[in-house]
Amino acid sequence: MIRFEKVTKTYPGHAHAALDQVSVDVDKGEFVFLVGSSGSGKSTFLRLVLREYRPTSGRVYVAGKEINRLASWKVPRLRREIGTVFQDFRLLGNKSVSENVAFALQVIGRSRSDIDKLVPETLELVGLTGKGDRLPDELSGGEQQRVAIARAFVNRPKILIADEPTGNLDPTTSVGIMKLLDRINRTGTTVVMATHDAGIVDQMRKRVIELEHGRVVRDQAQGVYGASN
Ligand SMILES: Nc1ncnc2c1ncn2[C@@H]1O[C@H](COP(=O)(O)OP(=O)(O)OP(=O)(O)O)[C@@H](O)[C@H]1O
Repeated sequence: MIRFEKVTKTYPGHAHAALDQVSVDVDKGEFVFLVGSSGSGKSTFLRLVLREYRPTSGRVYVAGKEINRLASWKVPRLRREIGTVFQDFRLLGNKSVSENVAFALQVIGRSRSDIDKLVPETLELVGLTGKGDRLPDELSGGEQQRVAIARAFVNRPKILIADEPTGNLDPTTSVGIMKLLDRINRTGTTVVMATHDAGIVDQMRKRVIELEHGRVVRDQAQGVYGASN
């Protein structure tokens, strides 16, 4: 589903590569944690999957296509296959919960009847039934992240990318969010999550890819956050 072949990304004006000869294969339906200290290259990895950047060298394949060569007009179609969730939720503050989720479908031209069906279905999936009319700032942080996940998943993307999704949440709330991501993963969606949350990684026992100075230093099935073994 995601394949990196000797991918190097050097930002302009930087001497060191943010990613250095990274080769990784993520299969359909996998759940992968991307770990590593600040600046190790996790966000750069995720942004290359989204084609926010092109690699300096090497190849990135997403859903069978080499995306470096993708024409710019095809990038929005690629991004429809990928849901994204961030630490800071990124909800539209003047829109209700339902409108935030519906908006993701409106911008890609889905019909009113699809929207009327999918939005309540997805709000139920994330445990927000009955909260559709609230505004984001009337919700807790955990609930806001559930809205963000609903918005990311409402179009049933092949891949869900999560960059520190529990970074602003307390441990108990984080566990709830991880259960939700796990449930989404079980529907067949590939999940790649960058995190510093050792407790979560140790608890979930999923594949762990560790980056250090832009290099993969560990790729472990059912891994833990810290030391390799
Ligand atoms: N847009 C950018 N322009 C220039 N340099 C960047 C840019 N984004 C990241 N970098 C640099 O690339 C390196 C990797 O950064 P990246 O954000 O990928 O790391 P990270 O592992 O996601 O860090 P964190 O855990 O703090 O989010 C760092 O040295 C960073 O300063």
